[in-house]
Amino acid sequence: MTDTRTAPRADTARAGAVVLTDVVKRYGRGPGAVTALDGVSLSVEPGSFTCLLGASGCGKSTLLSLVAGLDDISGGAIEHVDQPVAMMFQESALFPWLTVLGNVEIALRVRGVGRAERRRRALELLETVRLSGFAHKRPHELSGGMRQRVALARALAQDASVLLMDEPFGALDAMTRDLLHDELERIWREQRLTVLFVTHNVREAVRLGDRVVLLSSRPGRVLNVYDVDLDRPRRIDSAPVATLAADITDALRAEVGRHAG
Ligand SMILES: Nc1ncnc2c1ncn2[C@@H]1O[C@H](COP(=O)(O)OP(=O)(O)OP(=O)(O)O)[C@@H](O)[C@H]1O
Repeated sequence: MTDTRTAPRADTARAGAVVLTDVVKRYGRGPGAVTALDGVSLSVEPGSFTCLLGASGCGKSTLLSLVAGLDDISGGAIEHVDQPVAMMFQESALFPWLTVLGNVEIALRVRGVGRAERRRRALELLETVRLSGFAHKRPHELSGGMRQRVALARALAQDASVLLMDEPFGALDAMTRDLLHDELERIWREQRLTVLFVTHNVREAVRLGDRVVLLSSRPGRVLNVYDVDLDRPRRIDSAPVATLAADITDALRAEVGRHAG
């Protein structure tokens, strides 16, 4: 296995940029090997919001874990200008024995932030995700949407310029999801984050993304990139979002059908 990732450069103007060139990922060896990604090239601009869509099993989560450096690539290159990256998943994965505040503080503690500064910064982050009044609750006392807000605050505590999100709102009801779209969009803009967001929901991708990247069925390749040139903030149920989402859904259906047949 060759890992040709380039070391991060000290280039603050480009902080948050991620460039994938001909990325290949194979799991296992021999006849049982699975090629999850095959020649994925993608240039992610600093401060942009990119949504990744594709059929189940096309390699979306694999791509995020490679960008996060959680796994090695089998070929090609991934260049980060800035590290580390922060990740957020469908499950909030909060520590149940810690309070909301404690769950955010722990991310700061890992980074070596001192006690007083930890408290100040964690409270500030809870304000950012509009959970100031819940600092001393435990995760089981929160709704699913609130738990995802805590997970977002914890991800932001890592102070990374790149936020990788793997179906973060997939388990939430439509109304809660709508609210979190608004919050995420606000935080993305205020903090000038680069976001890579995996979803199965085409409308969600169009609601949020500057670009929607459609991956082919396994092995994943970039099938098409859609620029979402619609004014923000967008409503997920607006006609322009629905129209573009319908086009992308047609392309996705055609791709899934091509492989099913
Ligand atoms: N650790 C692993 N070992 C072996 N195969 C794996 C591993 N992780 C993923 N795969 C395979 O790689 C392919 C891509 O998986 P991945 O989870 O990245 O797809 P996905 O697009 O995120 O799927 P979904 O939309 O269903 O979440 C799948 O065929 C999966 O079975």
